[in-house]
Amino acid sequence: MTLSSPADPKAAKAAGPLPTGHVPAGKIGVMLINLGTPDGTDFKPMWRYLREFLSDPRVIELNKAIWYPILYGLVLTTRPKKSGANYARIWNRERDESPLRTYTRAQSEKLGQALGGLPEIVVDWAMRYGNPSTASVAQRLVEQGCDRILSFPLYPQYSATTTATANDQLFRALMKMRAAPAIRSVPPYYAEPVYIDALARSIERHLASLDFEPEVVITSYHGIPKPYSDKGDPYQAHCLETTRLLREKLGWSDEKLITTFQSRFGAQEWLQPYTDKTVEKLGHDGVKSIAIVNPGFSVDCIETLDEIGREAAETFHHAGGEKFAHIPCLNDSAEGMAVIEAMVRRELSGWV
Ligand SMILES: C=CC1=C(C)c2cc3[nH]c(cc4nc(cc5[nH]c(cc1n2)c(C)c5CCC(=O)O)C(CCC(=O)O)=C4C)c(C)c3C=C
Ligand SMILES: [Fe+2]
Ligand SMILES: [Fe+2]
Repeated sequence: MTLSSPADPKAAKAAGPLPTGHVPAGKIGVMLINLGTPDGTDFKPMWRYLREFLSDPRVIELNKAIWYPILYGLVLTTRPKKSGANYARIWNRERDESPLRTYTRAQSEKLGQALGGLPEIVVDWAMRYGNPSTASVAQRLVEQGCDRILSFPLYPQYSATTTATANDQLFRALMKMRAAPAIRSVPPYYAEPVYIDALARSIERHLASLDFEPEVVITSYHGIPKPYSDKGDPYQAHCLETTRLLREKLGWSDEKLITTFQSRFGAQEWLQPYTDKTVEKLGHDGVKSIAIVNPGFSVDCIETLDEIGREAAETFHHAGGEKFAHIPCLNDSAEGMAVIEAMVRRELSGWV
């Protein structure tokens, strides 16, 4: 076999014109990624959703040989019915979907409008678990000509159980692509002034609409198992910093704005203090009025609307409390969209 050198003019002529190296500029996808949600409240869709969620080794760190018999034999035989009944209470019947999906879509649509002046940008939204799947949305963006994707896991505070697994799933989708896009990921924004300002304004606006001034306001974050935190997940520190900055911004005392962790799952210890126990204790201690805000949830969902809006309210009233308010998440409000838009514009710099 003979190798023809580029210096050989005869061989170069026979090979035809060389490629020019010109590659048309691609589009840029912005992908909002939220946790995920079931497609329906019946047993089957609840089972599918919970199976995908609770099979994620970033979420349940137990050895599969130990966890799977518990998951399939116990959790997936009982929890779909119980959780399905909770989802049914908050279901968006007009669209036949969960609020988490409705709000995430609304955020994506509003972000698309806000970035409308940048023709190379395509905004879309996906779920880590369930639909629209991360893989299908990544594929759709690539098919629309995106050779760069900005991944935006919608969690202000980082946790391996949420932020990291959202990015894992995006890269898993890329593993199946020959021409995979470049990826950037929006970092956690737990201390960003735009986020703290948005929370403070939203809280002030909602408190002004109440007929009472709460004695205590609770910032309640989704918990994680304590061992995850002990092993280095910075989530707890991020939550505490958000509340500290919020307290500073609102000019409130340590006693007025407190931090708790909700939504325990399973038998092991989770981050403390627990929201339900704290709400009960406040009632027993004679506190008559409280408000709860969920800064760690970018949109209202089962954990805020049902666990806080219904369950925590009941717990407080049973413990002797009188006035209870649940402050909505930022959702697709003007304040909430200002946060998302600011983060996206900043992280796109250099690409646009
Ligand atoms: C070990 C289990 C779980 C960990 C760890 C966990 C972390 C975690 N989750 C969120 C945000 C959300 N979780 C939601 C629902 C939900 N979470 C778990 C379990 C763990 N979460 C379950 C089993 C469920 C399903 C509901 C139920 O059966 O009780 C939701 C709401 C989804 C919706 O459709 O409304 C959100 C949002 C965070 C931020 C987090 C760690 C920081
Ligand atoms: Fe959760
Ligand atoms: Fe819950």
